[in-house]
Amino acid sequence: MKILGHSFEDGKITFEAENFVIRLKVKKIPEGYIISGEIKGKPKRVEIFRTEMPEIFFINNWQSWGPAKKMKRGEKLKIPEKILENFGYGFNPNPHLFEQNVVSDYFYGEKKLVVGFLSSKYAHPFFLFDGHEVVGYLDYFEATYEDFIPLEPLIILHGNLDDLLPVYAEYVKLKNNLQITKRNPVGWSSWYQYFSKLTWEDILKNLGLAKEYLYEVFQIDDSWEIDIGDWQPNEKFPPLEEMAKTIRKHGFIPGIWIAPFSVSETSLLAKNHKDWLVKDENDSPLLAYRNWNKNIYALDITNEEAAKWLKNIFKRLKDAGFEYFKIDFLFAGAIPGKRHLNISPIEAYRLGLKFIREVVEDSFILGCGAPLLPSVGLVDGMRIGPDTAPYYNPETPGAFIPNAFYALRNTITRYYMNGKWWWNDPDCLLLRNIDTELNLWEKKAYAFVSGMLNNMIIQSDDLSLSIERYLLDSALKLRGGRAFVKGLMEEVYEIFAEGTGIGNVKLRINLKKERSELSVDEKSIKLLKQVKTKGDGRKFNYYQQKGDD
Ligand SMILES: OC[C@@]12C[C@@H]1[C@H](O)[C@H](O)[C@@H](O)[C@H]2O
Repeated sequence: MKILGHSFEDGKITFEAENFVIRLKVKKIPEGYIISGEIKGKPKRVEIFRTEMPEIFFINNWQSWGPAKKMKRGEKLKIPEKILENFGYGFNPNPHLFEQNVVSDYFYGEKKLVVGFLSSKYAHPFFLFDGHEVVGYLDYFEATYEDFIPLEPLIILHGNLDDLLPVYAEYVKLKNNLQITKRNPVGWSSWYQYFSKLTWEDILKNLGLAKEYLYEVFQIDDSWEIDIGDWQPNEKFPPLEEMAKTIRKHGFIPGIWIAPFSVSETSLLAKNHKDWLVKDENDSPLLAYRNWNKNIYALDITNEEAAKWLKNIFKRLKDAGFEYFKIDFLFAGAIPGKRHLNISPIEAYRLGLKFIREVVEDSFILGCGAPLLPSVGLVDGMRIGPDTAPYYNPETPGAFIPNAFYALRNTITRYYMNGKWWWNDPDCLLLRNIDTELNLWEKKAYAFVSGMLNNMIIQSDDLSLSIERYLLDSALKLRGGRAFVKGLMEEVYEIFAEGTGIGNVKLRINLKKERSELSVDEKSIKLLKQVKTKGDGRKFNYYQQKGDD
């Protein structure tokens, strides 16, 4: 392993290139090393780390909908061409890299190693697997820094991957001083029943039926708006105030969906404010992605007027009475392109989230389609997988697309972020018995895993249909515990949850073979609570299952 081409023994490394200067400090920690420091100049993409490429490794994609999974040398992520064409930036801020190589964003793992960056405040940290080596980079894109800025620290952890990913997550929490809200919501959302056909009558019908449920939040998803960027109710919906007041009157916290950094080509916003859009090198609006059968551009939050407009949008939603915001397609705010200010796309993205937080104050913010590491400290909940769907199909290629199988797999393979970085949103529970292809095993697996991992529980069904209501109750009873997952690089996951609402539980599950059963282990699996005191006196609690080496 090399850091900037140097061996580790060097406690300090200073490296002067033509356009930038970097100063590093290598610090020994109980599990390995932390490399921190500072950088100035115009670094563009800087190699920080290099080692031999392993045969088997664990990769993580940059945003909510991307996979976190085991891969083998020679394997590529199978993404349908159409999806890649419409969502290039959705896969990676450097889509061309994604097409030819395996990329892991923020961190990667091997059986006995985890290497990861602890923050993404200026640069986009990623690891490129080129078939021979793994190379860790910090990408500052075109940004220039006159003075030294902190480097995104790199951590190198030795041990079992299953034990190290929770430790990595803990170090990220410490490095970013994360304090997450105590509110871990339970609620209802419209999307996975009504999709774009949603009407206000559907909302009224489900509000009337929802009083039988233990929801806190009732969230209107996409389809209420005139256009992406024109955030006014369309003709199918009443004014914002009436929407929020009606939900509140039924006893729920009003929630609403919005794609704040996205601007549709057909919107009045795009027509009237081209100067508020992120541009390409020809000064034309840069295509962020295609969805809703439209070209979608990105809002340039570094344009003062655009920032003021965004703040007013959220002020209007907050003043109308909404207190839960599902902010979606957030990757659009972090795409590389020409902005009014020459800061990195990561800095611009964080600026946009800070503006939203400034206006909505302590309302609950759920990030979705979001770059993960740059969002820590700025959202309360985070979607950590692709969209679920009323079907579960392990055979269809390529994550990113709606499929309950991939959504559930990410729920497990990103479980260690929960309660440390934010509350994980595994996406909605679909518990209806008609208008779905999900069988009972699939509904049960989704409900039990989401509960055991103490995730947000949001249901999306027409409540007038026949519903496996007991699965929602089970998911809620299974919450509240401390989770640990063994086998993150295997076919069978072993999920342990200690101290749930029904005691200690264990689930062995093979997501591809629907024969797993949930066992409540009366012998009360003792998850060994390891308390490690670090060199600087900090204490780390984490759990290993008895008998672990
Ligand atoms: O447009 C609403 C929609 C589909 C887009 C996005 O994929 C998000 O992850 C979903 O939960 C929905 O909100």
